[in-house]
Amino acid sequence: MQEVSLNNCDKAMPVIGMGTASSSPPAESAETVKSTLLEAIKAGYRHFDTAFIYPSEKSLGEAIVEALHLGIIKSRDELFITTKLWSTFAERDQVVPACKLSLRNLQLEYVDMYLIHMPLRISETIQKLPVPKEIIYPLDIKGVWEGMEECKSLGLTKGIGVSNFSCKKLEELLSIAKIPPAINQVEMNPMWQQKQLREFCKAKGIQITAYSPLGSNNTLWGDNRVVECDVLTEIAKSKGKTTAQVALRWVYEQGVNLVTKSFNKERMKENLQIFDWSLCEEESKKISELPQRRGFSMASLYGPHDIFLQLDAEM
Ligand SMILES: NC(=O)C1=CN([C@@H]2O[C@H](COP(=O)(O)OP(=O)(O)OC[C@H]3O[C@@H](n4cnc5c(N)ncnc54)[C@H](OP(=O)(O)O)[C@@H]3O)[C@@H](O)[C@H]2O)C=CC1
Ligand SMILES: O=C[C@H](O)[C@@H](O)[C@@H](O)[C@H](O)C(=O)O
Repeated sequence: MQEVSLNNCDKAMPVIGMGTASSSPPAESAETVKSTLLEAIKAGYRHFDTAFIYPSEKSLGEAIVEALHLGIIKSRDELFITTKLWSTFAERDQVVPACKLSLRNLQLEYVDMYLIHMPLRISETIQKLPVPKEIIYPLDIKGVWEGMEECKSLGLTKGIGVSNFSCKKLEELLSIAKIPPAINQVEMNPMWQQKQLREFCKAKGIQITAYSPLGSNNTLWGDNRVVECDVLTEIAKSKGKTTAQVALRWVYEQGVNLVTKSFNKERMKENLQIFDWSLCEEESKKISELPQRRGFSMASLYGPHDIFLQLDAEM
């Protein structure tokens, strides 16, 4: 598997990661998630993307234990594990304990990448959506990043980064960071190409990880606009590939790495087959001209409060 090197992490990151934020209704049981993730390791996935807020941290930990037990991998070090600081822990003194909590869930001594999940703080556990606006606060970027830097210096994580950060938020972070972020994980796919953010991150040496590279096909928060896009399907037919593969290949050709979720044995294999062929100039041009529409928006998921509208407008 191809890898990308990162600015604050000694370990290279495999270009394709298995996403684990499953919400295809009905939600899978913990046991199913564990056996599916074990299948993914068998299929060749070495990078896994989870988060404290996903129900998958524990199942991923169990799948790793089983993979070691079965000898599918010889050492935990063969895997690249990303998890994320949830917004209820986004305070200076809560970052290290939150990272330790995730490590306990994962049964690991360290993760490879720890990300700030979102640029905001939530003061209470979300009980229902929309979120009451009284529990949402701006992020104390300086304090929280110091906590992230401490996680790295304590060896709890090899690398640190962020997710859902706009150019503006990254500028703010870069102005105070002792260790600049390695990663900004954001939505990116042919229908939401993130040109400006990509240029900014490239100039600053920050690697973009694309989430929802298939537009979150068939999930509660996404739709089929990518996997049923006519332009992509036409290109796919002419190359004997699937529309999903064309979308993933396009993301990869932009110098971006990606996390995509499939809990289906055939599709998880299909999604890895994007390295021995390429898009020609004309195909890339057609894709670059696709009309743009984001899938994930904070305001539509959490509620139309000023802070979410502002964060959406910046992205
Ligand atoms: N940092 C953040 O805020 C966020 C991070 N993420 C991360 O990114 C990961 C990936 O994003 P996600 O939103 O899940 O969406 P993706 O774009 O990866 O799409 C996943 C959906 O597409 C389906 N699918 C997978 N492969 C194919 C294929 N070859 N053809 C057709 N359909 C396919 C899956 O179904 P099936 O399983 O049945 O194959 C699933 O329903 C998440 O799981 C999570 O780890 C996601 C959102 C936000
Ligand atoms: O309440 C929070 C939700 O889990 C949501 O914000 C995240 O799960 C996000 O969509 C992601 O996949 O990272």
